Amino acid sequence: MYQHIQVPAQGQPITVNADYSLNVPDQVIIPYIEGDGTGYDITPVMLKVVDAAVAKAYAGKRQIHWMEVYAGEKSTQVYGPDVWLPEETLAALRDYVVSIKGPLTTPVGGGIRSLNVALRQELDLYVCLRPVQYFKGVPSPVKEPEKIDMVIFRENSEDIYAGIEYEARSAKAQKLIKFLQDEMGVTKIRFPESSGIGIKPVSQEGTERLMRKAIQYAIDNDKPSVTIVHKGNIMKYTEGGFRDWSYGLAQREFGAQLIDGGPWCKFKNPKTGRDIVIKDSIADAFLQQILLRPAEYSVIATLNLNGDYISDALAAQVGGIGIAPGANLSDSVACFEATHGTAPKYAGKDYVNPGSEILSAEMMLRHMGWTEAADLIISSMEKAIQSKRVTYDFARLMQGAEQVSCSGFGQVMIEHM
Ligand SMILES: NC(=O)C1=CN([C@@H]2O[C@H](COP(=O)(O)OP(=O)(O)OC[C@H]3O[C@@H](n4cnc5c(N)ncnc54)[C@H](OP(=O)(O)O)[C@@H]3O)[C@@H](O)[C@H]2O)C=CC1
Ligand SMILES: O=C(O)CCC(=O)C(=O)O
Ligand SMILES: [Mg+2]
Repeated sequence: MYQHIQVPAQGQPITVNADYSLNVPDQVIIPYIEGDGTGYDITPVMLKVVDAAVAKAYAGKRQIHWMEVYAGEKSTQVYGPDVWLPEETLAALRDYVVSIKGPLTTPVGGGIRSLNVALRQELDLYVCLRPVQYFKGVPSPVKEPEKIDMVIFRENSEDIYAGIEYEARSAKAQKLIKFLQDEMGVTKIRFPESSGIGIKPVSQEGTERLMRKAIQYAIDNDKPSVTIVHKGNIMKYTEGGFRDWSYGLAQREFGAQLIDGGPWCKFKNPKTGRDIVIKDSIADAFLQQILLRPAEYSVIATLNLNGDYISDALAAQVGGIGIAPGANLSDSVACFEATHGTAPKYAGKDYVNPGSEILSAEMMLRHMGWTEAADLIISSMEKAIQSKRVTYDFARLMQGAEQVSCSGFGQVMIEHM
């Protein structure tokens, strides 16, 4: 039924129930995208480590049958020069419900728009979930990295990532600028002749569905607070709207009551009886607070661009984007991926840390309910780091470490299972 995707001879897809719970067969088919650049290095290592963890945890009773699907440069080799994100890739990711991908390259300036963003938008994967936690023994630039335990809920479908943007001096940019000047009374475009121009849509619906997930996560995982991070002092009706709609949802749907007249508010976690505080922070101040007082922040709900910046910054505080995992989620479909990109200078050198994609797979296994295999990945990652046989990014900051390759680190993890 597919043109180029080979469906494995064994295994079945995951299916979704009406309440969005998953039916995960023991012999399951999971699609994966290898990715560009260092995706070529890290994805095969991730597959090997996951297979080893599943084999160890379930002794053959459960198994993943991997199905390669294509995007990025590899897609242009398989489907033809201009096919970067084939329809059948999107169909497979949708039909098989749970998938994992390596990073995909986006050129700066001209050229194709981001395939990563396109994939999130096409499948309406509106939550970008990026947990940031410290692994003992990981070299960190901050004094007390163990105080960092945050989970970022980044809105993944709106904001300037919508790609409504026109090149300076193009007919469309000129037309839009003229409309703004003539019809909207705009006088503050400083250099109209040479301005590129972009539009930032942020909606109440988009904000509320993201905030609902963030609050539910805090309830399910007994977290003390959800912080709304925004730049609403400057962008009043987009980022400010995000803040106000988020507070409104917390009050309307979760019964949060104002603290000292607001805007902070709180409600009792229905599962534990403990308070969950809903608060907000302006993005620039937030970036210094996470360095100085990280223990005060737990679940973070934020817009697309802020979330992009914050997730790399926080990852650095716990040892770098070499071990920063993530997930893109809709109500039913999930596509897991690392926080980092294709690091082109290291591509094909068997050099970089495969940890982010392996930990993204760990999130995937947990999402599937395969917790024993997920736990094995966490414990073997901890033991591998503590054995100090690590990739270059950790080795350059650790005393007495032995530097191993990307595939070598995967092997060290497997030895520790
Ligand atoms: N979801 C996705 O697919 C993403 C794709 N991208 C795309 O990736 C391309 C490259 O982006 P760029 O800005 O260079 O960002 P990258 O995240 O690819 O790399 C930036 C730096 O992060 C470090 N790094 C990245 N990956 C690893 C790893 N696996 N192990 C250890 N360290 C790592 C390296 O640091 P050092 O130099 O110190 O060794 C690297 O130079 C762009 O086209 C961008 O659009 C970017 C982010 C996400
Ligand atoms: O799509 C890209 O190329 C970059 C995406 C990115 O930086 C991210 O998702 O964190
Ligand atoms: Mg990013």
